[in-house]
Amino acid sequence: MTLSFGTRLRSAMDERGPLCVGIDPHASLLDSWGLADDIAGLERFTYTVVEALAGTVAVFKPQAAFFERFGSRGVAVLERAVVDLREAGGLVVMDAKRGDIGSTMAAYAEAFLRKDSPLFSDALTVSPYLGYGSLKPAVDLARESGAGLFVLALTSNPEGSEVQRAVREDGRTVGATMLAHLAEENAGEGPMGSFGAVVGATLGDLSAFDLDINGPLLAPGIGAQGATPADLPAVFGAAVRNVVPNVSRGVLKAGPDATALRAAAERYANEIRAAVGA
Ligand SMILES: O=C(O)c1cc(=O)[nH]c(=O)n1[C@@H]1O[C@H](COP(=O)(O)O)[C@@H](O)[C@H]1O
Repeated sequence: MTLSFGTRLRSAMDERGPLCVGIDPHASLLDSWGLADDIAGLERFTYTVVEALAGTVAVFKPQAAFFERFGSRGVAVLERAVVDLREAGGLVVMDAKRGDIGSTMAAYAEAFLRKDSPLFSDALTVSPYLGYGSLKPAVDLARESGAGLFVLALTSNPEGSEVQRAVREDGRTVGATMLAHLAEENAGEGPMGSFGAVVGATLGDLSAFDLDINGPLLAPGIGAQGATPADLPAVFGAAVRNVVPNVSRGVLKAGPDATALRAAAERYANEIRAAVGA
Protein backbone atom coordinates (compact mmCIF):
# COMPACT_ATOMS: atom_id res chain seq x y z
CA MET A 1 0.00 0.00 0.00
CA THR A 2 1.30 3.46 -0.86
CA LEU A 3 1.66 5.67 2.19
CA SER A 4 0.04 9.07 1.88
CA PHE A 5 2.15 12.14 1.11
CA GLY A 6 1.35 13.60 4.54
CA THR A 7 2.60 10.45 6.26
CA ARG A 8 5.78 10.32 4.17
CA LEU A 9 6.41 14.03 4.65
CA ARG A 10 6.04 13.81 8.43
CA SER A 11 8.59 10.96 8.55
CA ALA A 12 11.01 12.83 6.27
CA MET A 13 10.70 15.97 8.42
CA ASP A 14 11.33 13.93 11.56
CA GLU A 15 14.36 12.19 10.04
CA ARG A 16 16.02 14.95 8.03
CA GLY A 17 14.47 18.13 9.44
CA PRO A 18 11.84 20.28 7.71
CA LEU A 19 14.06 22.27 5.30
CA CYS A 20 12.99 22.32 1.64
CA VAL A 21 15.69 23.33 -0.82
CA GLY A 22 14.37 24.97 -3.96
CA ILE A 23 16.10 24.12 -7.24
CA ASP A 24 15.74 27.34 -9.21
CA PRO A 25 18.39 27.56 -11.95
CA HIS A 26 18.17 31.32 -12.53
CA ALA A 27 20.36 32.63 -15.39
CA SER A 28 22.14 34.84 -12.83
CA LEU A 29 22.97 31.79 -10.67
CA LEU A 30 24.31 29.85 -13.65
CA ASP A 31 26.49 32.87 -14.36
CA SER A 32 27.75 33.14 -10.78
CA TRP A 33 28.60 29.42 -10.89
CA GLY A 34 30.71 30.08 -14.02
CA LEU A 35 28.23 28.21 -16.23
CA ALA A 36 26.70 29.23 -19.54
CA ASP A 37 22.97 29.89 -19.70
CA ASP A 38 22.39 26.86 -21.90
CA ILE A 39 21.39 23.22 -21.59
CA ALA A 40 24.88 22.08 -20.54
CA GLY A 41 24.93 24.76 -17.82
CA LEU A 42 21.45 23.77 -16.66
CA GLU A 43 22.48 20.12 -16.52
CA ARG A 44 25.66 20.77 -14.58
CA PHE A 45 23.89 23.08 -12.12
CA THR A 46 21.03 20.68 -11.48
CA TYR A 47 23.12 17.56 -11.00
CA THR A 48 25.58 19.35 -8.76
CA VAL A 49 22.68 20.28 -6.46
CA VAL A 50 21.18 16.78 -6.67
CA GLU A 51 24.49 15.05 -5.90
CA ALA A 52 25.39 17.43 -3.09
CA LEU A 53 22.06 17.39 -1.24
CA ALA A 54 19.87 14.44 -2.27
CA GLY A 55 20.88 12.22 0.62
CA THR A 56 20.49 14.75 3.42
CA VAL A 57 17.68 17.23 2.72
CA ALA A 58 14.06 16.15 3.32
CA VAL A 59 12.27 18.02 0.55
CA PHE A 60 13.24 19.52 -2.80
CA LYS A 61 11.21 21.97 -4.82
CA PRO A 62 12.36 22.23 -8.43
CA GLN A 63 10.86 25.30 -10.10
CA ALA A 64 9.57 24.01 -13.45
CA ALA A 65 9.80 27.32 -15.34
CA PHE A 66 13.59 27.40 -15.08
CA PHE A 67 13.70 24.05 -16.90
CA GLU A 68 10.86 24.72 -19.34
CA ARG A 69 12.65 27.80 -20.66
CA PHE A 70 15.09 25.40 -22.37
CA GLY A 71 12.30 23.41 -24.05
CA SER A 72 12.16 19.62 -24.17
CA ARG A 73 15.84 19.19 -23.29
CA GLY A 74 15.35 21.28 -20.17
CA VAL A 75 12.33 19.19 -19.20
CA ALA A 76 14.45 16.04 -19.68
CA VAL A 77 16.93 17.42 -17.12
CA LEU A 78 14.03 18.02 -14.75
CA GLU A 79 12.71 14.47 -15.26
CA ARG A 80 16.04 12.92 -14.39
CA ALA A 81 16.48 15.17 -11.36
CA VAL A 82 13.07 14.17 -10.01
CA VAL A 83 13.87 10.47 -10.35
CA ASP A 84 17.35 10.83 -8.79
CA LEU A 85 16.12 12.93 -5.87
CA ARG A 86 13.34 10.45 -5.10
CA GLU A 87 15.68 7.46 -5.38
CA ALA A 88 17.97 9.09 -2.81
CA GLY A 89 15.06 9.35 -0.38
CA GLY A 90 14.15 13.00 -0.92
CA LEU A 91 10.58 14.13 -1.47
CA VAL A 92 9.94 16.24 -4.55
CA VAL A 93 7.44 19.09 -4.62
CA MET A 94 7.08 20.09 -8.25
CA ASP A 95 6.68 23.85 -8.31
CA ALA A 96 4.66 24.30 -11.48
CA LYS A 97 1.78 26.34 -9.97
CA ARG A 98 -0.85 24.81 -12.20
CA GLY A 99 -4.50 25.90 -12.17
CA ASP A 100 -7.21 25.72 -14.85
CA ILE A 101 -10.84 24.79 -15.44
CA GLY A 102 -11.53 21.34 -14.02
CA SER A 103 -11.42 19.38 -17.30
CA THR A 104 -7.99 20.79 -18.17
CA MET A 105 -6.84 20.56 -14.58
CA ALA A 106 -7.27 16.81 -14.94
CA ALA A 107 -4.58 16.80 -17.64
CA TYR A 108 -2.20 18.90 -15.52
CA ALA A 109 -2.79 16.49 -12.68
CA GLU A 110 -1.94 13.52 -14.92
CA ALA A 111 1.31 15.19 -15.96
CA PHE A 112 2.60 15.42 -12.39
CA LEU A 113 0.52 13.17 -10.17
CA ARG A 114 -0.13 10.01 -12.17
CA LYS A 115 2.23 7.35 -10.92
CA ASP A 116 3.60 6.35 -14.32
CA SER A 117 4.09 9.92 -15.59
CA PRO A 118 7.72 10.84 -16.41
CA LEU A 119 7.36 13.89 -14.12
CA PHE A 120 5.55 12.11 -11.27
CA SER A 121 6.31 14.03 -8.10
CA ASP A 122 5.41 13.62 -4.45
CA ALA A 123 3.43 16.86 -4.54
CA LEU A 124 2.55 19.74 -6.87
CA THR A 125 2.02 23.45 -6.28
CA VAL A 126 -1.37 24.58 -7.61
CA SER A 127 -3.23 27.87 -7.93
CA PRO A 128 -6.84 27.88 -6.68
CA TYR A 129 -7.73 31.21 -8.26
CA LEU A 130 -10.07 29.66 -10.83
CA GLY A 131 -12.02 28.53 -7.76
CA TYR A 132 -10.96 25.89 -5.25
CA GLY A 133 -13.41 23.39 -6.78
CA SER A 134 -11.55 23.54 -10.11
CA LEU A 135 -8.69 21.69 -8.39
CA LYS A 136 -10.84 18.62 -7.70
CA PRO A 137 -9.27 16.41 -10.41
CA ALA A 138 -5.85 17.10 -8.86
CA VAL A 139 -7.12 16.40 -5.34
CA ASP A 140 -8.66 13.11 -6.51
CA LEU A 141 -5.59 11.92 -8.42
CA ALA A 142 -3.24 12.95 -5.60
CA ARG A 143 -5.27 10.83 -3.18
CA GLU A 144 -5.19 7.87 -5.55
CA SER A 145 -1.41 8.14 -6.08
CA GLY A 146 -0.37 8.86 -2.49
CA ALA A 147 0.75 12.32 -3.58
CA GLY A 148 -0.07 15.78 -2.25
CA LEU A 149 -0.80 19.35 -3.27
CA PHE A 150 0.36 22.73 -2.06
CA VAL A 151 -2.36 25.28 -2.72
CA LEU A 152 -1.37 28.96 -2.97
CA ALA A 153 -3.16 30.54 0.00
CA LEU A 154 -1.14 33.51 1.26
CA THR A 155 1.82 34.01 -1.05
CA SER A 156 5.11 35.63 -0.12
CA ASN A 157 4.94 38.42 -2.70
CA PRO A 158 3.44 41.81 -1.79
CA GLU A 159 1.06 41.78 -4.81
CA GLY A 160 -0.68 38.65 -3.53
CA SER A 161 -2.72 40.49 -0.94
CA GLU A 162 -5.06 42.21 -3.44
CA VAL A 163 -6.54 38.80 -4.22
CA GLN A 164 -5.81 36.74 -1.13
CA ARG A 165 -6.90 39.32 1.46
CA ALA A 166 -9.98 40.42 -0.48
CA VAL A 167 -13.07 40.01 1.70
CA ARG A 168 -15.90 37.82 0.42
CA GLU A 169 -19.62 38.33 0.91
CA ASP A 170 -19.52 36.02 3.94
CA GLY A 171 -16.91 38.27 5.61
CA ARG A 172 -14.02 35.82 5.19
CA THR A 173 -10.95 36.63 3.15
CA VAL A 174 -10.21 34.61 0.03
CA GLY A 175 -6.99 33.28 1.61
CA ALA A 176 -8.81 32.17 4.77
CA THR A 177 -11.35 30.38 2.58
CA MET A 178 -8.58 28.42 0.85
CA LEU A 179 -7.19 27.42 4.25
CA ALA A 180 -10.67 26.28 5.32
CA HIS A 181 -11.03 24.12 2.19
CA LEU A 182 -7.69 22.47 2.99
CA ALA A 183 -8.67 21.84 6.61
CA GLU A 184 -11.75 20.03 5.27
CA GLU A 185 -9.62 18.01 2.84
CA ASN A 186 -7.29 16.89 5.66
CA ALA A 187 -9.94 16.19 8.30
CA GLY A 188 -9.31 13.00 10.22
CA GLU A 189 -5.95 12.28 8.54
CA GLY A 190 -2.96 11.28 10.64
CA PRO A 191 -0.21 12.10 11.35
CA MET A 192 -0.97 14.94 8.93
CA GLY A 193 -3.02 15.33 5.77
CA SER A 194 -1.56 15.57 2.26
CA PHE A 195 -3.14 18.84 1.18
CA GLY A 196 -0.90 21.74 2.12
CA ALA A 197 -1.03 25.49 1.82
CA VAL A 198 1.64 27.87 0.57
CA VAL A 199 2.03 30.61 3.16
CA GLY A 200 4.90 33.06 2.81
CA ALA A 201 7.43 33.37 5.62
CA THR A 202 7.62 37.06 4.72
CA LEU A 203 4.11 37.94 5.89
CA GLY A 204 4.60 38.85 9.55
CA ASP A 205 1.90 38.13 12.11
CA LEU A 206 -0.75 35.80 10.64
CA SER A 207 -2.77 35.33 13.80
CA ALA A 208 -5.86 36.58 11.92
CA PHE A 209 -5.76 33.35 9.88
CA ASP A 210 -6.50 29.82 11.06
CA LEU A 211 -3.39 27.97 9.93
CA ASP A 212 -4.43 24.80 11.72
CA ILE A 213 -5.27 22.84 8.56
CA ASN A 214 -3.88 19.48 9.74
CA GLY A 215 -1.58 19.64 6.72
CA PRO A 216 1.81 21.00 5.72
CA LEU A 217 2.50 24.70 5.24
CA LEU A 218 5.11 25.38 2.55
CA ALA A 219 6.82 28.61 3.58
CA PRO A 220 8.91 30.31 0.90
CA GLY A 221 10.59 33.66 1.44
CA ILE A 222 13.57 32.80 3.63
CA GLY A 223 16.90 34.08 2.36
CA ALA A 224 16.67 36.12 -0.85
CA GLN A 225 13.20 37.54 -0.04
CA GLY A 226 14.30 38.73 3.39
CA ALA A 227 12.66 36.39 5.91
CA THR A 228 14.84 34.41 8.33
CA PRO A 229 14.36 31.10 10.16
CA ALA A 230 14.02 33.08 13.40
CA ASP A 231 10.85 34.71 11.99
CA LEU A 232 8.99 31.38 11.71
CA PRO A 233 7.49 31.10 15.22
CA ALA A 234 6.10 34.64 15.13
CA VAL A 235 4.59 34.16 11.66
CA PHE A 236 3.14 30.67 12.15
CA GLY A 237 2.43 30.40 15.88
CA ALA A 238 1.39 26.89 16.95
CA ALA A 239 1.23 25.76 13.30
CA VAL A 240 5.02 26.06 13.06
CA ARG A 241 5.25 22.29 13.66
CA ASN A 242 3.81 21.71 10.19
CA VAL A 243 5.93 24.30 8.39
CA VAL A 244 8.22 23.25 5.55
CA PRO A 245 10.45 26.31 5.04
CA ASN A 246 11.77 26.70 1.50
CA VAL A 247 15.11 28.27 0.67
CA SER A 248 16.18 28.48 -2.98
CA ARG A 249 18.70 31.23 -3.81
CA GLY A 250 19.89 31.43 -0.19
CA VAL A 251 21.36 27.92 -0.56
CA LEU A 252 22.07 27.83 -4.29
CA LYS A 253 24.28 30.92 -4.27
CA ALA A 254 26.83 28.94 -2.20
CA GLY A 255 27.65 26.75 -5.25
CA PRO A 256 29.22 25.42 -7.37
CA ASP A 257 31.34 23.79 -4.68
CA ALA A 258 29.43 20.77 -3.30
CA THR A 259 30.89 21.14 0.18
CA ALA A 260 29.86 24.78 0.32
CA LEU A 261 26.36 23.89 -0.90
CA ARG A 262 26.04 21.24 1.80
CA ALA A 263 27.30 23.69 4.42
CA ALA A 264 24.77 26.34 3.36
CA ALA A 265 21.89 23.85 3.51
CA GLU A 266 23.08 22.59 6.88
CA ARG A 267 23.30 26.10 8.26
CA TYR A 268 19.69 26.83 7.24
CA ALA A 269 18.58 23.41 8.51
CA ASN A 270 20.17 24.04 11.91
CA GLU A 271 18.76 27.57 12.19
CA ILE A 272 15.31 26.25 11.28
CA ARG A 273 15.54 23.41 13.79
CA ALA A 274 16.60 25.84 16.51
CA ALA A 275 13.75 28.24 15.64
CA VAL A 276 10.94 25.68 15.44
CA GLY A 277 12.22 23.30 18.08
CA ALA A 278 12.25 20.32 15.67
O1 LIG B 1 4.90 28.20 -4.47
C1 LIG B 1 6.03 28.63 -4.26
O2 LIG B 1 6.96 27.86 -4.16
C2 LIG B 1 6.20 30.06 -3.97
C3 LIG B 1 5.10 30.71 -3.45
C4 LIG B 1 5.26 31.99 -2.91
O3 LIG B 1 4.34 32.55 -2.34
N1 LIG B 1 6.47 32.60 -3.00
C5 LIG B 1 7.55 31.99 -3.56
O4 LIG B 1 8.64 32.59 -3.56
N2 LIG B 1 7.42 30.73 -4.11
C6 LIG B 1 8.57 30.09 -4.80
O5 LIG B 1 9.59 29.83 -3.83
C7 LIG B 1 10.88 30.05 -4.39
C8 LIG B 1 11.57 31.15 -3.59
O6 LIG B 1 12.88 31.30 -4.01
P1 LIG B 1 13.97 32.15 -3.21
O7 LIG B 1 13.38 33.50 -2.99
O8 LIG B 1 15.15 32.16 -4.14
O9 LIG B 1 14.26 31.40 -1.93
C9 LIG B 1 10.65 30.38 -5.85
O10 LIG B 1 10.73 29.18 -6.58
C10 LIG B 1 9.23 30.92 -5.90
O11 LIG B 1 8.59 30.67 -7.13
